[in-house]
Amino acid sequence: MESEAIQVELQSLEVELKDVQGQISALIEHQDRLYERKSELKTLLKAVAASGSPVATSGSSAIENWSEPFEWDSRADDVRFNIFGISEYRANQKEIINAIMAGRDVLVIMAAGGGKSLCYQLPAILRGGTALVVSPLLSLIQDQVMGLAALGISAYMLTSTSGKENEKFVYKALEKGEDDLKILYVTPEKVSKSKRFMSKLEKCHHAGRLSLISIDEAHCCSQWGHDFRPDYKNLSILKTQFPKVPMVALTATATQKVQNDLIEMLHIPKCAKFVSSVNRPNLFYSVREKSAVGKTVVDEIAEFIRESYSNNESGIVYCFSRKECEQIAGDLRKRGISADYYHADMDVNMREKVHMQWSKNKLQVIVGTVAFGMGINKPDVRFVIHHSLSKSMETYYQESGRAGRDGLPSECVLFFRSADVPRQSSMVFYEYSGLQNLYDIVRYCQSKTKCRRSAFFRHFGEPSQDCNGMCDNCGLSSEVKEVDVSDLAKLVVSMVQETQAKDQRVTMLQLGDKLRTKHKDLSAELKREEIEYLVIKLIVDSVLKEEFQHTPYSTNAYVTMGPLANQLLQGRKTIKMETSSKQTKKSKRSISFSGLELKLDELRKEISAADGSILPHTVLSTQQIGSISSQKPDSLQKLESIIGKLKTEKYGDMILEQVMRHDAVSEQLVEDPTKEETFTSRSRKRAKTQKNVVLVESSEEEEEA
Ligand SMILES: Nc1ncnc2c1ncn2[C@@H]1O[C@H](COP(=O)(O)OP(=O)(O)OP(=O)(O)O)[C@@H](O)[C@H]1O
Ligand SMILES: [Mg+2]
Repeated sequence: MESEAIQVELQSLEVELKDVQGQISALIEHQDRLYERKSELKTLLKAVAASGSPVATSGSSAIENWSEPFEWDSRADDVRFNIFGISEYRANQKEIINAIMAGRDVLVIMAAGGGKSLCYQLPAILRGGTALVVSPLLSLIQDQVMGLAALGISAYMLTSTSGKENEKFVYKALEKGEDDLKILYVTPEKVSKSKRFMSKLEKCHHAGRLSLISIDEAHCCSQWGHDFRPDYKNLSILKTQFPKVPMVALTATATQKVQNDLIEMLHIPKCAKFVSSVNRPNLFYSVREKSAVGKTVVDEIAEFIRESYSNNESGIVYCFSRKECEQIAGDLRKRGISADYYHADMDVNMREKVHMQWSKNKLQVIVGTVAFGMGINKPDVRFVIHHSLSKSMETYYQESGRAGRDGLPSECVLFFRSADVPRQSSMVFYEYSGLQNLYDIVRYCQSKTKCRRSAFFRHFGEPSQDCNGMCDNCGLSSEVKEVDVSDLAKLVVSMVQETQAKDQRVTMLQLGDKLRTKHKDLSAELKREEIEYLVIKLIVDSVLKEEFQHTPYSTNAYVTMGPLANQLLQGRKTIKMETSSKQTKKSKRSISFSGLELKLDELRKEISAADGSILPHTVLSTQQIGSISSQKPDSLQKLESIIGKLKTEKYGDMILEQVMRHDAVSEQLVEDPTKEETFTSRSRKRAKTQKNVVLVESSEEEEEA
């Protein structure tokens, strides 16, 4: 054989080998995903077999029944209703409280707003002594202490900002047990860094007065979680030092891996485990096409808020960068919306001020980066808008989940544009599974048919549940067609191949331009966004691949040949894209106050403003406003049966006055009766009239979960 012929065969072998290697790596990736899913399904199967129900499983011992009657039941009911003003337990709350009361260690996985705080606060009140609560953020701690103080519960905190007097009081209470200290909140640093604190806690324990230890936002312990805090790692000392004190670890989300990690790190191998569904039935999820023109996007956001939330209902707009936050907050203000920004570059006092104004309903919208996160305790956030996509399904679940923590209907809207993908990918590519996680949420955004909810179930390894029309793909009608775009995809991939052959690099933006210049006939038919949409789809499907290069100022994302590129070029792979031929129907899903509800909303804001330290939702929750408005109590006794003793004693006269005054006005007005309907009855009515769309109130729904 001549050397030239050998060279030719060698070269063609090289090409073929590369192709095979590409396929192997795509298959290995696929295999990894299958293994991961397999292990999730096995866990799921065990859970189902153990309990007969996929959710609300009680972990280590299947025989335990935490729903049966216990001696503390009536005391617990009394505190629940008369102090917390909560009329019914939500799913798992009673069982968790019982397990803690029985002295067990407990792991609680319960969706955001599910009501985890009550699970440890109530036993803290019932059990003698002091409960220690570890929580990661100052703002969360402040909110909780303020809320408990408003209920007359003796709660204190020890943080880097607490003054000497406060510290003296707490240490004395821990040591001597003379003063009343029911719940003590600390940051994890106190446990890991303050020897003085630990020695006082030891004394409290020695005297038999450490009633329970609660680790809130426990996912911060795990490196696999989304919010790892190094100081949380040292919390293992608590169980070693106080082995007999019940420990309860709580978090809104934890994959199986994170759950195992938590149990190991906190030393609670025999804990009773309560896992509730990740489903948030009251949230309506949707994805909207994001215009390439920034002004149009802000116009749409402003219109959405004005149309659906004209009564100053609270919302959050998440943005990618700090600069964008400031810009968009300003643009929204120009459009008459009360908005301000929040990001990590701001002075702490400014940030706190903005947060406080929003918490007190004096500011409608916070435009924030992800820095506006875990500390948000506001239960009545009615909408969360993502101006650009999050970096993973998990972070999107967390961020969007800040809506509707009070269980009432709320909306989560994500504005998606392909050009946002490289912006995100050049930030996350160095993270563990960063790109895979990003591509998962891109698939979520690109799909025009799959239930949005099902993506969450899949991500958290939970069996699917009915969406009840509570996402755009399930609830809104639009005709979706699947189109074979393999030929166009081949053109795109060939172009990438040519560029690579010349040892050049191409970004997604340049690729679109090149294609439109080279194939003029196409540019008339195809918009730049459509080509970008296809390029992103090809990346997500492993036909193309992103590669990154650092410059002194930024990291650039380039598009290169992916593992399945040759399969496509050789016609062994087809690419299909979903196109919706009809614009999705607009549907109004907002809830807003009217009549008496508005008056009661004003009243709670007035009380909050007069007090200075109580937040409006602590005075009356939105649900309580709904109940009072529909039942219109005419005596303190009746009011007490709705909101409990404590709130009736504190605010009963003012509330009744509003109810009476409103009644008098309504009698004089011969009005359209629909004007008198309440928030709750409106929600129900909509559920009937809107095809496929069922709006649910959390307490009822969660009982079913
Ligand atoms: N059984 C209940 N009925 C009605 N409202 C409840 C009930 N339990 C809790 N809530 C209310 O639900 C809201 C959310 O509760 P909580 O702050 O405890 O949620 P969480 O599970 O800790 O959420 P997150 O993960 O976001 O911290 C609060 O306003 C709380 O008062
Ligand atoms: Mg919480």
